[in-house]
Amino acid sequence: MTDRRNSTAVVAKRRTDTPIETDEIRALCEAAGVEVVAERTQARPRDPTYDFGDGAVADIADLVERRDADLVVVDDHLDPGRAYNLEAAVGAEVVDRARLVLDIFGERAETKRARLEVRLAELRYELPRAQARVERGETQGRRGFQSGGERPAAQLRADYRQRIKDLREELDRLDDADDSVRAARRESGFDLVALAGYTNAGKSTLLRRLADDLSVDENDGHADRTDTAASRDRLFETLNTTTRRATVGDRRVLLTDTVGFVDDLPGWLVSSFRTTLAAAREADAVLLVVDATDDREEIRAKVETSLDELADADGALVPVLNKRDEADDLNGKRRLVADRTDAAPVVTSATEDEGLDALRDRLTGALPDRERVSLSVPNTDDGNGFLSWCHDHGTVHDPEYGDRIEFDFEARPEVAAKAEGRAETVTD
Ligand SMILES: Nc1nc2c(ncn2[C@@H]2O[C@H](COP(=O)(O)OP(=O)(O)OP(=O)(O)O)[C@@H](O)[C@H]2O)c(=O)[nH]1
Ligand SMILES: [Mg+2]
Repeated sequence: MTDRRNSTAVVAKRRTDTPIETDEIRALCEAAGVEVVAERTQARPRDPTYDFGDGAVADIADLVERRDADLVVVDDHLDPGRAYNLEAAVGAEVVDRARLVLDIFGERAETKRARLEVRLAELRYELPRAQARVERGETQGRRGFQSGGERPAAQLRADYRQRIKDLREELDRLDDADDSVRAARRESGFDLVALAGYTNAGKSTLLRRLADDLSVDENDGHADRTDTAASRDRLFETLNTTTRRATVGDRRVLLTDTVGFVDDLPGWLVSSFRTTLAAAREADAVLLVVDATDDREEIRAKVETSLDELADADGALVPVLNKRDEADDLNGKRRLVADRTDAAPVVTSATEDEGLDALRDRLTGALPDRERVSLSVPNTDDGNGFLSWCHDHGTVHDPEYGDRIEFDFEARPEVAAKAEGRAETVTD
C-alpha cells in the first residue's frame, strides 16, 4: 500500500442535490493525515465516464496543477472504471471514500485481528480495481502478471481469491480462540459487557471512566480534550478492541470496546470488520453509545443503523446518550432514543464524569440474573481456599465461621452450579 500520509489533496464531491457538505470528508482527510488544499463540488447526476461532468473534471485537473496536489479525494464510491478514467483525466491519484477510510484503518490497526481485517478489506477493494487495470492493458511488465499467452485477468482473480480465502480462515481461527476466551471469562465469574456505537460517540472515554484500573492503554492520553478539532481527528480511534475490568454494583464485569460504526461504507468493508463486532453480539449486555451533540436527524439514522448491526445481539441493550455537557435539546433527543430502542437512555458526560453512577445502576439491572446458593464447607485450609475461590467468582454473602464455614454464594448460574459441586469435594 502506498503511504498517503502528508499528501496534499483536492477534495471533489458530486451530488444530485445541493447543498453539498464537505465537512465530513475533510475530517476523514485530516484523520488520514492528508492536507486539503482545494475543493470542487458539483450538483448534477452521475456522469457515466467520470462520475463528474466535464466542467468539474477540467476544474479539478486545473486545481491539481495549480495547487500541486498529490491526490484527488472523491467523496463517493467510485466504480473501478470511473476511477480509472478520472485518474487519467485529472493527472493525479484518485482516492475514493472507501480507500480513505481503509488508509485510516490501516494506520490505526495494531492488533493482529485488526491488521488481518484491514488487509482483507483492502484485498476486496483492490480486486475489481486491479482487474480494471488488467483489462485496460496496464499490467505490461508488472511483476507477477507477465504477458505472453497467459490469462492475466483470470490469474489475478484466482490469486486475490486465494489470499482472501486464507485471510478469512485465519480470522475464523481467531474467532474460535475468542469464543474460548469468552467462555473461560464467564466461567471465572465475569459478566461481559461491550460498548458499541458510532465512531467518536465517546465509547473509549466511557470505558476508561468505568474501568477499575486507571492505567492507560494504547488509545489513551487525550481523554479530556473536548474541543471539536480534537474530537475530529479522533475518528476511528479504536480499531484494536481493548478489554478492561470494571466493578458495577457487586458484579465484576469485563468491558470491551468495539470498532465505531461509520456511515456510508460499502457492505464489503463493513463485513470485513464484522468479527470485531462479535464482542458486542456475544456480550451479556451492550452499551449503545450515542453522541448527544448530533442533531435529531443524525441520531435517528445512527441509532437505526446501530440497531441493525446489533439485531442478533444476545445481551440486553442499554442506550447511553453521551456528551450531555455539550448538547442541546436533550429532552427531545432522549425521547427519540427511547422511542427507537424501547429503553430510556442513560444521559452521561464521560468527560465531566456525569451520570456514570446511574449508568452503573442500569448496567447492573441489565446483566443476566444470578443464582444464589447456600454452601457449607469444613473450616480448613481447603475450605478457606474454596471461600476465596468464591470471592473471585461471584459474591459471598454473610459468611459464618464455626467448625464449618456457612455462606450464601451468588454467581452466574453455571458458576453457582460449579461451586455446589466443588463444595462437596472440600476435605475436612
Ligand atoms: N464534550 C464531551 N466530549 C466527549 C465526551 N465523551 C467523549 N468525548 C470526546 O469525544 C471524542 C471521541 O471520544 P472517544 O471515546 O475516542 O470515542 P469513541 O466512541 O471511542 O470513537 P472510536 O474509537 O472512533 O469509535 C474525544 O475527543 C473525547 O474526549 C463527553 O461526554 N463530552
Ligand atoms: Mg474508541
